[in-house]
Amino acid sequence: MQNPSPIQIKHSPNRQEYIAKVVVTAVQMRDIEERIFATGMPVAALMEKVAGLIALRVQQLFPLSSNSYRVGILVGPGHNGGDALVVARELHFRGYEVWIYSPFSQLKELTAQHLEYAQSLGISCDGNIEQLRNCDFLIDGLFGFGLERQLTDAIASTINQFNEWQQPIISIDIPSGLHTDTGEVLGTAIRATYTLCLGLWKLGLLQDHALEYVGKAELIDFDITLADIESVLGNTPRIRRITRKTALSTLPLPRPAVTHKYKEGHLLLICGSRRYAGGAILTALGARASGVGMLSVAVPESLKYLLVSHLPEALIIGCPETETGAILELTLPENTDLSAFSAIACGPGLTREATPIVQQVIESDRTLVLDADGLNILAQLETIPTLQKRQATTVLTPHTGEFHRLFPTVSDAKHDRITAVREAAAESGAVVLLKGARTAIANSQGIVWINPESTPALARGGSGDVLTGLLGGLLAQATKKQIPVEDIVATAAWWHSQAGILAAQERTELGVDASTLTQYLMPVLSTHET
Ligand SMILES: NC(=O)C1=CN([C@@H]2O[C@H](COP(=O)(O)OP(=O)(O)OC[C@H]3O[C@@H](n4cnc5c(N)ncnc54)[C@H](OP(=O)(O)O)[C@@H]3O)[C@@H](O)[C@H]2O)[C@@H](O)CC1
Ligand SMILES: Nc1ncnc2c1ncn2[C@@H]1O[C@H](COP(=O)(O)OP(=O)(O)O)[C@@H](O)[C@H]1O
Ligand SMILES: [K+]
Repeated sequence: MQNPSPIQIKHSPNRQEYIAKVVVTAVQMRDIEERIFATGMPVAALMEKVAGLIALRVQQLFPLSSNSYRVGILVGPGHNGGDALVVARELHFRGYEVWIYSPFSQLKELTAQHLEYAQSLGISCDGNIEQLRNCDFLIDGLFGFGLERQLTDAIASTINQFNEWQQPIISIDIPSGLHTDTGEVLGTAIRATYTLCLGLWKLGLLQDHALEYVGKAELIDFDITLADIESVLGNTPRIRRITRKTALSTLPLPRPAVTHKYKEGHLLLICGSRRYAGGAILTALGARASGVGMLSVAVPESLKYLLVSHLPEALIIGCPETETGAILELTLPENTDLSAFSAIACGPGLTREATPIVQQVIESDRTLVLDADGLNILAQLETIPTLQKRQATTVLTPHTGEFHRLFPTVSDAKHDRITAVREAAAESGAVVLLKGARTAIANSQGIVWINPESTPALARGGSGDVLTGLLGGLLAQATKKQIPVEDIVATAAWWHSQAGILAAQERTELGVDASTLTQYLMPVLSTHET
């Protein structure tokens, strides 16, 4: 089915950009809501407005012009149920055949009033789910951001039954059963086809384990004022979605007309071993795609000509190697030390034998990315506290396994990745990028960036190496430009996943091997205005 684009109230581009970035917790949303009500907006009027927008969107997704539709409306006890009932009434008036399923005996007052009115209109209403089996699609208004307790017993088995029937389900605000902040399943949860998130993005929708329940997520902007948002979140939201616009704004474009290669950044990559030669190539290809002015790659001597054959433009530094083919010692060209480089990225394919190298780069005064074995060595060295003393920023880019080894005492990233990445950044003083389906980045001040779009096509050996090179290349180019490191890290995560998305569109999710991924980095920029 071809879906029209989401309905949008006309807003200024600045507001749209701001709203696209903001992420809230349940408590923050509740506080914002209270402020709206305290300043005079009647609760019923807001529900009417919000649910009216939901009803319009539902009509776009399932237009009567192409079909007749039978719709099942799932009504919970709170205002999420109230929203659903307003949608039920509107769809009834527009000509949809509507069936209301309302299994709770105790409803909030406004919700109870809407139910009474819907029944007075002759809309079928029942506590029996069998009526819904033949509906073309369902609207889930069971629970929204007010759900805090586990779902059990009858309501849990009912939700399981809806999931089994496999009709499309549109969830209002959040799939019922998900925790609004952690995205955890509270007993069981609706597996939505679409989630129409109301007003501001809820954090739980951006947590990895929520994704299989959320379906396609859209924001319904209902004109919450910036003053109301800022009164609760302050001037700078502490959790942000990475948007295309912010990502593109940190790229080193346009280049000044008069420049030279060293002015456009000199990146030193330290990577590879005889055992993991490919990781070095992929990291270097990722760096090449960043546009960095000068690329030096330190590898074990035996890999030198392999690297030269893949990257003729890079300066390949062959280093003495251990018996098993890991870098033994960094041998930089004469009269150069690590401070000659704009940034250093170290780790992919090193093996754990390269411990002294990691120690040496930590002691340097350069912006440093540590990934893969760089992180494993860091964990072994137990030197995370020394990162706080570095003169330049350190960026750590672990996947979940590496994260656990590095930060065994921080919160469990499986439970709540956002809290975990924040704690890790505070503990290390580094910018931490926790890889995943929704990669999350935190700095030591507790600000978090979440990459809101990606593709499982990237779940493939080597794609992280590409990210390390790309990130290193961007950091090397940014050193003189006063752009905060964390913004560059966010840009790299965004660019990397957009390349994966573009490649998967052309080649399916099976066609995005890491080498191919590097070839889709530049097309991301040419398909978007820069
Ligand atoms: N923010 C805004 O600006 C706007 C918000 N709007 C809408 O309001 C929604 C939030 O509404 P809400 O606060 O009434 O809570 P909601 O999520 O409907 O449900 C909580 C109810 O469930 C109950 N309950 C909990 N656990 C349970 C369990 N295990 N088993 C059974 N029951 C359980 C709980 O009962 P209690 O825990 O109090 O016993 C409570 O009654 C929001 O998501 C959005 O759709 C819009 O209308 C307007 C603009
Ligand atoms: N399911 C997924 N959806 C989106 N991106 C993913 C998914 N799984 C992995 N990725 C991304 O792929 C990359 C994998 O990196 P990593 O695990 O370090 O791989 P490798 O070490 O093999 O290069 C990360 O950028 C991660 O965010
Ligand atoms: K819901």
